[in-house]
Amino acid sequence: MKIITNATVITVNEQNEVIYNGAVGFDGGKITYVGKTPEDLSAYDEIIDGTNKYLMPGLINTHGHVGMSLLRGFADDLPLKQWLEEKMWPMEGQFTKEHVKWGTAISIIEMIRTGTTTFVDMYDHMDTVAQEVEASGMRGVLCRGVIGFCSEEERQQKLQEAASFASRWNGAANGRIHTMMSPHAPYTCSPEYIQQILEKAIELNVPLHIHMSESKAEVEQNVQDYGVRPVAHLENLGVFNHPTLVAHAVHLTDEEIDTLAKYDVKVAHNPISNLKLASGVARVPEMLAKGVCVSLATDSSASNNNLNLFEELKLAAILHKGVSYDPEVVPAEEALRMATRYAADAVFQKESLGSLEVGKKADMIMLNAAQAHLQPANDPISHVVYAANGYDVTDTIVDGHFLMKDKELITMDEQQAIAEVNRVFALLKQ
Ligand SMILES: CSC[C@H]1O[C@@H](n2cnc3c(O)ncnc32)[C@H](O)[C@@H]1O
Ligand SMILES: [Zn+2]
Repeated sequence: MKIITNATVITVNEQNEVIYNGAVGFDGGKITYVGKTPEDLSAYDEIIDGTNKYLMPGLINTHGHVGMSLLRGFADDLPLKQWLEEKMWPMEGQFTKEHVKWGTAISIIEMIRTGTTTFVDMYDHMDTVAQEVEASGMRGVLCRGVIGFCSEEERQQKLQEAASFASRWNGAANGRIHTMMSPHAPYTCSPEYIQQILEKAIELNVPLHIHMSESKAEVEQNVQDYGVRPVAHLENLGVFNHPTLVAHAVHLTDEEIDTLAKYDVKVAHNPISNLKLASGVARVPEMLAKGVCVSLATDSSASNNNLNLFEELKLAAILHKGVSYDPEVVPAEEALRMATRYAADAVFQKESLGSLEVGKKADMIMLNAAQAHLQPANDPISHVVYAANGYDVTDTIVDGHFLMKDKELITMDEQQAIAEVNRVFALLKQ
């Protein structure tokens, strides 16, 4: 049994408790104690001093494409459609397993360093991504993203590959890997194809993950092609009768927000990617007010351009204030829940992730609170959301195992990943 003592514990439990001189005990990957630092520590065989540290749940990044870190800085300052069609897809078409391996490795290193303990990933070469998750000790919710712009034979092959991946890896790595099925978007998959993917998801009992209503142009195209906007389109196809996580959900009407609430559709909000691709600003306060589960995500390093979820945390808390002229929307505690508790719900693991509570998984991070930019030490949640940054994280723990201890990576070789990612990037034709 291990225990972290003398820390400021930000539990993100239902009461939003912060425990000063607090401690968290854990054993076999699960939290066994949360409270004040006990006088008697004799039951514990490892005592970790958390003096001058914030101890909080690891962040959960609910949408991204980790292999795309290989394309960081490759194509900036373009709108979504042009960025995808002219820049991303031609490069991704050349990707081998090796490209995805090293793109994934640098992404995982960045996430461990900046306090993310679970990430959602939709991509190709997913066996490679899953192997990196397994080896690194991270937690992943993974899916083979499927685009239908190809022959019928290839479409069926991709569907089989996605289903095979979802069934082989679900529950792997001591339960650290969960899987989903993923039609990329309503504009890249026909209605028939989306339904076939949905049927597989139902058969395999895994959730569905899809990009939806990201740009105005996408919504207009959907109306032209199918006579309805993407939300009604997916509702009509029966998608929302199944557990679903949608990425973006930027362009929504009031009625569409009601629909998402009615079906308990989970939303991954990607504020930086949406701003950078000039897609717009999601109606987060309205969604939260109607009870939609809104979580936080980075999307990929090709549109963000990093995977530091602390940036989303601060932006989610301030962006919607500015847009609505209302400083009371998305308060700091709510933004923190979007990156933890609500995100656990968004990946259908709210019973085991998202807060520091007895019985939940020991996925947690520590931040160095003894720094000038986090003084005076008056409001830990405010400081984490508005003043801290991802590189204040000193320790990252997943399933009770340290992936970073006192800033030192335990499971990943950063220098090797830096060398290899540059080597394989140079093999691509631009
Ligand atoms: C089929 S694998 C995933 C696929 O998604 C593409 N992608 C990356 N970011 C976005 C985004 O913001 N909207 C839509 N699609 C995106 C990526 O390039 C892969 O091809
Ligand atoms: Zn995406």
